[in-house]
Amino acid sequence: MSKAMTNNRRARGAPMHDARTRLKSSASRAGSDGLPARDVAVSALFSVLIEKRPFDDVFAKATATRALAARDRAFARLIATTVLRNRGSLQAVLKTYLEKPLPEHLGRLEQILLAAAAQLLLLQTPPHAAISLAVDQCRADRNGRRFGNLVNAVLRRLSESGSGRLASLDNIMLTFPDWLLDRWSRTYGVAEARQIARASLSEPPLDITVKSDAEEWASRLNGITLPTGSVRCSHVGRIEDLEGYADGAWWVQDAAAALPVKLLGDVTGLSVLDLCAAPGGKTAQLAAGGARILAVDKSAGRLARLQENLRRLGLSADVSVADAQSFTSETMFDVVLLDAPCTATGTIRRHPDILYLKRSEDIAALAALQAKLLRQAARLVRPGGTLLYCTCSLEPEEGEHQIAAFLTERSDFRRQPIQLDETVIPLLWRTADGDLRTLPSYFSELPEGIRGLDGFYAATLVKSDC
Ligand SMILES: C[S@@+](CC[C@H](N)C(=O)[O-])C[C@H]1O[C@@H](n2cnc3c(N)ncnc32)[C@H](O)[C@@H]1O
Repeated sequence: MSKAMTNNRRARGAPMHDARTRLKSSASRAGSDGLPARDVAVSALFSVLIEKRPFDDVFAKATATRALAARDRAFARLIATTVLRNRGSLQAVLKTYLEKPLPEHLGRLEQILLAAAAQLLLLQTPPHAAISLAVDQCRADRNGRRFGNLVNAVLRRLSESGSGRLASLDNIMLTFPDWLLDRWSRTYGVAEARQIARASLSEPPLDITVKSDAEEWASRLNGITLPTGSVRCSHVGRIEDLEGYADGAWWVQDAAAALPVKLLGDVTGLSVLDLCAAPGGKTAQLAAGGARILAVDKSAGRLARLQENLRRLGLSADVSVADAQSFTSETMFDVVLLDAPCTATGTIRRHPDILYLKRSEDIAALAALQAKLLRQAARLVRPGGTLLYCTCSLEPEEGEHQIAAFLTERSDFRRQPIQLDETVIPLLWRTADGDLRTLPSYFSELPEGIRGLDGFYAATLVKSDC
């Protein structure tokens, strides 16, 4: 652990789990005031698990239609993400209390049971609140109405003896899709694959990138400074309420996501084309570093968010809504950053819905798109300029293999191995070729609750001068 980490933790002394504990207990009340949060959690779960829609989208829609207090919104999110991270074992425990399987196509009934089981067995919600509200939800549901008594009986028994049954189960094996565990076992070895999966199922801390003075912000936000320069806190609640947010002193960005831009070193005065830029974490890093940026994304909505973010931060970039596959420009750029669309299997900690939404077939389709985007990006790098490629996928087809194939095809590019000091990017985080490869199982030496980082791959390629 770095000196900075130790100092901040010792200086502040406060347990980093306090906020989460307060959230759990505050949202544990019975009575109808606890119902809207549970309803939002259940409908978000239904949308992800049954309709296969992305969690962030459905959760934003579900909360926009109800006037939920910030605390209730946070509790709804906690219930839903806890289910997504433990669905296999929660299902298995529930099954042991059901004499026969529930009939299929019962609308939200299974999600109501899963959400209640998560509250009872993992979130320490008092049984009377979790059970009575689940029964209310069931009775209010057209398909679930006739199962109210069954739900009541199952949840009562589960609250008495479910913890032991849950503890005896292998949540990784039950919750992770086989295809993904098998892939990771082949790529990283069986033991590392399990560590990655374990880390991917735990709730991540809040990582932020500060414009300046990381130590000072770590101290103010009761966090730590990581050796990579990011500040890490275990905050739960509205990010917008944290000191420095409104003033634009920092932005939310996983510690691993902040690394690719750091590989570029000093970017002062450089012209940078940021393809696939939204929501703009890396654009903000480049702008804060003094680069002149053109940020391109095919999603107008996401680009509007990027602009909002930059405005808050007092940073600027030109923007263009365009498909990067066909984007052209009259001028070439000192740096082209391609943060390509990918399966995002390195970010399951932050997006547990990936477990249910991604399929193995997606990898080949995305790898083909990435290859096209890389070719287009390469055209826009000036002679002697730099192409920075990255993805938040753990799959080599979207990282190492992609760059190996590109370099075989393009003799006018050469790899620039990581130049940063080992104290910032340890040797373990580098491939044999000198590219960046982080795994969610890294930073395991940190205290529980603030371990891990997203899985990222990044390579820096330099175009020849002539
Ligand atoms: C991994 S995210 C980028 C994250 C961003 N670089 C950051 O640091 O905040 C991928 C982005 O690529 C965009 N995208 C996907 N396909 C694209 C394409 N063909 N052309 C341009 N943008 C694309 C998506 O809209 C999404 O915003």
